[in-house]
Amino acid sequence: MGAVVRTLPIRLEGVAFEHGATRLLGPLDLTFEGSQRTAVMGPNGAGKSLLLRLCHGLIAPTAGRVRCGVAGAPTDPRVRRRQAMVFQRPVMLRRSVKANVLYALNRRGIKGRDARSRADEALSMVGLQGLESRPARVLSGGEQQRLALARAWVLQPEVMFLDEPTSALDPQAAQAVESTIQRFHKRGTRIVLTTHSPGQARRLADEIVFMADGGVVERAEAEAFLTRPQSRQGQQFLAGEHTVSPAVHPRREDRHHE
Ligand SMILES: Nc1ncnc2c1ncn2[C@@H]1O[C@H](COP(=O)(O)OP(=O)(O)OP(=O)(O)O)[C@@H](O)[C@H]1O
Repeated sequence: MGAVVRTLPIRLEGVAFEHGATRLLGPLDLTFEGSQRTAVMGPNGAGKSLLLRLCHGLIAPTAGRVRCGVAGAPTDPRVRRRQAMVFQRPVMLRRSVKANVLYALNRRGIKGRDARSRADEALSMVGLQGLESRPARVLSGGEQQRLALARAWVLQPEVMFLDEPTSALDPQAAQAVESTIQRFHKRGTRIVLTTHSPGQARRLADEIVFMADGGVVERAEAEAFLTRPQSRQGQQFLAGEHTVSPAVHPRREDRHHE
């Protein structure tokens, strides 16, 4: 097997993503390193999810490249296994809560007593102890999201990408998910999440990457961005004015602003 491969730093070098003739993202240069928590913010269609999916190797850039650690591409299985990604609406296996976590471990070759104790630890990290034998699909939305987090964390990722992890949840369930993310961070997992909520960004992030129109417009310490955004787009976004990516939607608002 050799030494443990690191996935950090993750470097995007001249990365662009195009669909047909439309450039949806980039070209951009961006690095994720260290142990900071990053919130990627920006209006709908800004390219936040695309950015995460490129970093996680779920899609390939149409120009430029993503480099992870020293080993290379995010599609390299040694790199991939050091990362995890959790989506807004997780898909659960038609099995018990614990079996969902064990399945993730078994696929990595971790079985038996070791797997069971790791699964128990992960379930208690997310506050699902006591629900181990319940069918995963009958859990509430918030519990399912915490199970998805347990399944991801149990594999001890160096980096966790979270794409709008609480946007489908009520405030109480969202708070439980936020606490879980905080616990993962305290245990050493690098967090990169997308969110539309300034409050959530303030609670969960050290820095903000603010995107609009498929590019990074600002990158700043969280409090600085949330109180004093430097760009016009950042100011409009935080003021609740909707800017929509021109690559995707016609810019109707411009007529009113000019
Ligand atoms: N694989 C793809 N092929 C073609 N178009 C895509 C693909 N993935 C995303 N897009 C488009 O690229 C644009 C950016 O999408 P993305 O999901 O990254 O935005 P976002 O910033 O996450 O938005 P939201 O806040 O609404 O989730 C969207 O208009 C989307 O429809």
